[in-house]
Amino acid sequence: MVAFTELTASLLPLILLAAFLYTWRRLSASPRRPPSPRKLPIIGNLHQLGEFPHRSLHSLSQRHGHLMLLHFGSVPVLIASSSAAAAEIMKHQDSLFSNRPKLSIADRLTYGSSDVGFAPYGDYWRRVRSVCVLQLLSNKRVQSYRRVREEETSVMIDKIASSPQNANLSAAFQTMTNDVVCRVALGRKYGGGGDGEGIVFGEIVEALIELLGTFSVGDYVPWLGWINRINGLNARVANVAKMYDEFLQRVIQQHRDKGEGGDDGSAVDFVDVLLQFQRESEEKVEDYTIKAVIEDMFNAGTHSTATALEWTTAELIKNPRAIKTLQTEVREVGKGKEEIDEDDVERMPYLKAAIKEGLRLHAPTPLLLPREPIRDTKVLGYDVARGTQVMINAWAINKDPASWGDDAEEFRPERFLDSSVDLRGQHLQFIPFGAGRRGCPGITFTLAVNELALAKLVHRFDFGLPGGARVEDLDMTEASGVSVRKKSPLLVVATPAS
Ligand code: HEM
Repeated sequence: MVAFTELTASLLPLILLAAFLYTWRRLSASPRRPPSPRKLPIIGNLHQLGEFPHRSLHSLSQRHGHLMLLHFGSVPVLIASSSAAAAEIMKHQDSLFSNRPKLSIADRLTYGSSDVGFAPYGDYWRRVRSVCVLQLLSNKRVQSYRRVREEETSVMIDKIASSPQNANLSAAFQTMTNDVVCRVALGRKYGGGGDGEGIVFGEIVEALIELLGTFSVGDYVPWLGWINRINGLNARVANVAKMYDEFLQRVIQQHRDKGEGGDDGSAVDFVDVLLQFQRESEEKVEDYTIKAVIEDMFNAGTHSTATALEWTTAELIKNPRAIKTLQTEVREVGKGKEEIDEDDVERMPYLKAAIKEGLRLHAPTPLLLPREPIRDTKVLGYDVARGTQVMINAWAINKDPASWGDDAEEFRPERFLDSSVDLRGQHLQFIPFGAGRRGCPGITFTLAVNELALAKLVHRFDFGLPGGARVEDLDMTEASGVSVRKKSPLLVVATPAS
């Protein structure tokens, strides 16, 4: 017995050393995760997102840091809220973070993520994105639609002029961007007139966009996935996907029937370009690829373009000094002309600065599109596991006083006049279109539409608010959704400029 006690006593230091080494190795090997707000069982941090996730996440980041790890249900989600964190993800480790998480609704609406926006990072995405960048949205192609933009912006101006006392600019911008994208993508307008197809198509696009912004509980708490069957969400998704598919298949067939685009004197549209790509590609291109890519043009291109124009115009109306400066510039360039054209726009630096400033304060997609690392990595010293969803709070970054100064919240286009900061993803303090490999390929397209539309608007009209309301009281409340619009439509009194 004595011998046993002595043996234990002599081994004790060794046992303690082994226990210490084991604990130390475990601790030093355990990953160093970014700070996390406290989470609840099952839902994690979902309850903290609120109606405006970009705002709630910004508040949380002020307490927990510019890189946080949250949990949406069981899914870890990394939130980046500074330009340094964004640079690490979208610049220094861009290829590693270029995957998109699979989101069930988007997946079903885009033919199993066969579009550009939701396709997983890899060869398929590279192919479709390069068609998009080189064939559909290149400078040259965007230039080729100059007439469409000039005509549709004129139609918009005439419509506003026809009911100047209570003009709904939000609706006018939405119709104009829809009509431009329809003509450019499908070859004609589907705006609700005539054959009834327009009404159907407009409704399908609205429903698609709404569903893409709908939260699917099964993506984050898999065992609750059945809820989507009970609440009818799955059925709605299937129905909209079917309607879109049938509509676009008809459009494709009509294009095939008329032969190669341009042969009958009509302009070449995106469906023509994609059908040509299908004919000439060495690898087989299915019809669903064409339909998915065209769908992106509507999902990604119409609402966001109209929303950007809506916020910029609202900010201008709210800031009499800024709109006066803009009107002076535009009216000087357009002196003696009936209408502004795209050559004139090139001589309007304040106009371009105002559009940037609108996008800075009101990024239409404030949290960009989510990304996912393809393997475990480190970000700013923290461990981030493969499969973590990554959200970049562009809204917070675009108005961070550390980059933009104490007046970061103010609408002041002048800040861009002598600045080299651009919006094409080179400057990570200003990322309304994202950055890196997955950055938005539609920037040139959007700017061409919005610059011309805004120039024509302020050339032609002076603006006031209905009922004599003061412009400084203009309601700037946001609506909830992935693409953040103004909650109330922008209603104005548009007086013809004297
Ligand atoms: C003001 C207008 C627009 C805004 C604010 C906007 C914003 C964005 C953002 C934030 C992303 C995600 C970027 C990222 O993950 O880093 C994106 C992606 C995309 N956008 Fe835009 N966009 C606009 C207009 C357009 C237009 C007009 C088109 C096409 C006609 C378009 C097509 C796309 C596509 C295809 C993607 C997916 C890119 C990829 O995943 O590889 N966008 N856009």
